[in-house]
Amino acid sequence: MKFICIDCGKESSSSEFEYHCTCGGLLDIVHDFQRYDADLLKHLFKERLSERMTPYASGVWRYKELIFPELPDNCIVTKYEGNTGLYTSELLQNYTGLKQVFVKAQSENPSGSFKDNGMTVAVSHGKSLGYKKFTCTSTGNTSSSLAMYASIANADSYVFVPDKDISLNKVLQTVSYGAKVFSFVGTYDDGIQFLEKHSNDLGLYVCNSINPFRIEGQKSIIYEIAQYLNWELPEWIIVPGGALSNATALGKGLHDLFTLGLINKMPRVAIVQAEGASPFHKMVSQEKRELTPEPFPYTRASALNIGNPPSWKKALHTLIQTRGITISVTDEEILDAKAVIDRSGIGCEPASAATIAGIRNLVSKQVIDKEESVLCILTGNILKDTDILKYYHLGEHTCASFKNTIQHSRLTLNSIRENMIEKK
Ligand SMILES: Cc1ncc(COP(=O)(O)O)c(C=O)c1O
Ligand SMILES: N[C@@H](CCOP(=O)(O)O)C(=O)O
Repeated sequence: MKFICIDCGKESSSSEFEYHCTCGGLLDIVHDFQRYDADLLKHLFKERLSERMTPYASGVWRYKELIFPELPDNCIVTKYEGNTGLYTSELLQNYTGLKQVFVKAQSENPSGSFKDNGMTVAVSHGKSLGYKKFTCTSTGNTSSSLAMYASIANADSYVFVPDKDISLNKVLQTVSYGAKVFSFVGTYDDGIQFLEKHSNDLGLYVCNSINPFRIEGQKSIIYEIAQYLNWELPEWIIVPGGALSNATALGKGLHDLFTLGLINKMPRVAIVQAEGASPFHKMVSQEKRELTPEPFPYTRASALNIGNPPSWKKALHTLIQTRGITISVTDEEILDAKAVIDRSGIGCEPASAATIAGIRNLVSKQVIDKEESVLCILTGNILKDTDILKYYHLGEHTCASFKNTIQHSRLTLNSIRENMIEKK
């Protein structure tokens, strides 16, 4: 394994923990895949599907050879993450106008979000270097995931969360797993700058997605999808975009699968941002090659409340190699799409629903053809943000096509039953 700076191209193979080059650019991990044969890999990954209670039972570590081959197995900190469901839904087909739409529910991960795929690798790497203190700044999912893995590793976690516009459930989940949580004035973007400056002095191992080991782990999401679909991917893969780690890992994973000969066609990727926090979409749609940060991002999909996504250059690479596109959607579109996903029985938090909202929009503009096959990655669990559920189902939200209301009454159970019989 070696590290390559995405800005100046400098290579290193340092065993110390680095995520920045001396020039300031982010690092990318590059493996030597020359020694692998596609059929042997397919066989190995299939065999491991029957593993139980070994690290290879994890939907991430099943692909260890493509993620972190050098790591000794006794350093792996796992909760058998991944292995999440892949679904289809008639309701979502009708809502998007597509003939075939798949949903990969990373919301079923142990801490309830796709972050677990990357966090198991970052914390395992930190452990292998002897770190006992881990950190991140977070809108709540990264921190929940970190706190969970740090506790499993018998280590401490120190987490910095913005003091507003984030979901209380996620912060409570983080605290419950045992993290020390610091609430600060500012956004995720301010938190990242703080950690870039001070984590070394504080002896903290940074678990945000500027850490390239997070990206390596998150590649497993597309490996797992490809394996499940017998190494033939749909024509489009759709992800929500915040810090852009998911889009980065998706592009990298697709590149791995293609260069190894595990797939023979690259799908196209669409990255969907929330309108109030869409600096990447603005840059791409204006055909610029430099991102202008948004100092005051705001969206009700709080996981996407990011104005200066650290991985934007890596995500741009994903777009280039997949003939990818970007789009932004309003909070109303996100919440309505979320209601349909919830009603379909799958469920997700708002940020994830940006995907279905984006697909509906792209199909109506005929960018995606109704006949094309599309898969979206649902990133977080329905219970991650119950404030939004209250707002949507009990509040004054008006544009809901799938609004469910709770029937409030002062009736006894028996009279409710009689009413139901009358209406039958
Ligand atoms: C549930 C959820 N969805 C989507 C995102 C956005 O992913 P990314 O930051 O990798 O773009 C995040 C956080 O980043 C998240 O927590
Ligand atoms: N929504 C994220 C923010 C991005 O975090 P990172 O892990 O990609 O740095 C969160 O859950 O904190």
